[in-house]
Amino acid sequence: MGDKLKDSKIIFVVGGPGSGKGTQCEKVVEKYGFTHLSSGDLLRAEVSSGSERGKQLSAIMQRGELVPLETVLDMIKEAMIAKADTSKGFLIDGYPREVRQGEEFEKKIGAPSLLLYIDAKAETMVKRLMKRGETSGRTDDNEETIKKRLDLYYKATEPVIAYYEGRGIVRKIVSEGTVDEVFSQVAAAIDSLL
Ligand SMILES: Nc1nc2c(ncn2[C@@H]2O[C@H](COP(=O)(O)OP(=O)(O)OP(=O)(O)O)[C@@H](O)[C@H]2O)c(=O)[nH]1
Ligand SMILES: O=c1ccn([C@@H]2O[C@H](COP(=O)(O)OP(=O)(O)O)[C@@H](O)[C@H]2O)c(=O)[nH]1
Ligand SMILES: [Mg+2]
Repeated sequence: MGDKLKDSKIIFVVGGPGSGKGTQCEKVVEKYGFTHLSSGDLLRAEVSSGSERGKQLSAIMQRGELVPLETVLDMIKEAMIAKADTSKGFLIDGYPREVRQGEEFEKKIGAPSLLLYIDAKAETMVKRLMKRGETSGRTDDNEETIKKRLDLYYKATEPVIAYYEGRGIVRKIVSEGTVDEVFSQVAAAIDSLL
């Protein structure tokens, strides 16, 4: 079982809040049939379940802070194991958020073969999130929390990109145009891997 996970292709999808990670991952699923696991979505599912743990998570996420590393990693691993038999590969969206999360992931699960770095300007991300906030129902899509998520992204998550750049697996995606323009870059990066 553990070995099965080790043999599967793992792609980290890293970028700021609202950079378009979820949007691009959906398109990758459509074209390549990979399994999409969004750390944020897994956490939001736990919150919706109404569990005691979910209540604690909800408060942290509303503040735009990071939930404890082990919590997210356990959720991702559980979801990966459930799909390990049938999956052609895994898109791990919104993870790692900090270098230590990446290290722990590799210890417990396996090494990524590609990191898609979804890069958009801060101004673009804020604009998209404010727009998404009109309909998303996400309690963290508000001006104050968006600012905190952005700050934390630059402080904690950008170093993740430098860390994996040193290993030569980072492909930078310029996420400023239309969804299809961005996806053509994403597809080229994945094709180079297959
Ligand atoms: N113009 C344009 N809008 C986009 C693009 N990608 C995403 N958006 C919009 O930007 C918003 C945020 O996109 P998501 O895919 O939810 O972003 P994310 O990176 O998953 O964000 P988090 O879930 O907050 O981490 C959505 O409302 C999208 O419709 C793009 O390539 N071009
Ligand atoms: O590995 C993770 C992923 C998400 N989060 C929390 O979940 C929220 C939403 O994450 P998501 O990736 O959906 O959105 P983003 O903050 O990138 O816009 C974050 O602000 C964090 O509070 C976390 O703590 N650890
Ligand atoms: Mg997302």
